[in-house]
Amino acid sequence: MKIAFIGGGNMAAALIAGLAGKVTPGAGIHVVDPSPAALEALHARHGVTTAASIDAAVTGAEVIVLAVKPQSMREAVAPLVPLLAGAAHAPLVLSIAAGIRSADLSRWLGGYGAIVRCMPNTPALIGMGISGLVASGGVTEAQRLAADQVLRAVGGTVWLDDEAKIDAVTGVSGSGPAYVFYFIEAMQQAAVELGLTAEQGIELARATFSGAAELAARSDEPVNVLRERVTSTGGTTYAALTSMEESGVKAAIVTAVKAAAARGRELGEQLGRDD
Ligand SMILES: NC(=O)C1=CN([C@@H]2O[C@H](COP(=O)(O)OP(=O)(O)OC[C@H]3O[C@@H](n4cnc5c(N)ncnc54)[C@H](OP(=O)(O)O)[C@@H]3O)[C@@H](O)[C@H]2O)C=CC1
Ligand SMILES: O=C(O)[C@@H]1CCC=N1
Repeated sequence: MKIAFIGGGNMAAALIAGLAGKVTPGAGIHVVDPSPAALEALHARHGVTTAASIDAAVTGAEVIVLAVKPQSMREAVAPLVPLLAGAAHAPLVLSIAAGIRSADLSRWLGGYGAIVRCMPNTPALIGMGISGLVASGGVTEAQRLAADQVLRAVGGTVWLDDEAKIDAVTGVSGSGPAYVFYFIEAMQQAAVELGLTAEQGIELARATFSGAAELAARSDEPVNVLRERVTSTGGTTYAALTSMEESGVKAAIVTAVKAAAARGRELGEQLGRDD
């Protein structure tokens, strides 16, 4: 499978790391980005071909991944319009941008219909991503399978029946790695304030997260049961969880995830409104 990326930044690099040599050889991936340094790094690491602007190699691909910032999308895809109109075959356009609605993207692409909207996350870099996907009406079964194959190379996939739900995926798992890193940072800070070194704190916090996450993934029991098993009444965990409840930590997390989802929806509305 030939895959082209428009945008070679953080998320494209994470996806390419999982795809190169797995779904396609590095040379089967073509990356377009204005930054020579970004292109050189991707070429050196994975053997991808590169270009500073959209060229025929892009529409020669079966899948075109749109991986620019939402605010850059409309301008970035404009050069694709004549190329898609004249393409010998219809490539799948796979957008990973937060917020951008398929209908707006289709309009910016001159009415192009083969669009899958997707929300991956950065653990894709180590093959442990999770992506939500939704297909537009013009997507064939083969294209849907191609999208699934691309995202499965870097983790799991969850297909949605309604595009409005992808903002929820953005709030939970697209932005989610940042919440986990934030929690790890807070645990490390507590460790240091309790007298451990920064190195000891990060080692303990990281291993606790990866161990607990793996236990939750492998266990047949629900996470609340796993949590209760750590928590003896009147014990140390009970003291911590009671403190969290009193501080409204769970409610704050729910509010924060909803804020991310709302920002995704707002971005889509703002950026789709301008024509
Ligand atoms: N980072 C994440 O965790 C996730 C991001 N996403 C989505 O992925 C998309 C990319 O995000 P991210 O990788 O973090 O952003 P980055 O800024 O790291 O990457 C975007 C890249 O696109 C380049 N670019 C800008 N304009 C063009 C253009 N016209 N043609 C080609 N390339 C261009 C930028 O170059 P320059 O910097 O020189 O402008 C930059 O290298 C966003 O839409 C985001 O919503 C989705 C899920 C998770
Ligand atoms: O913060 C952002 O806008 C992007 C989308 C999901 C994760 N990062």
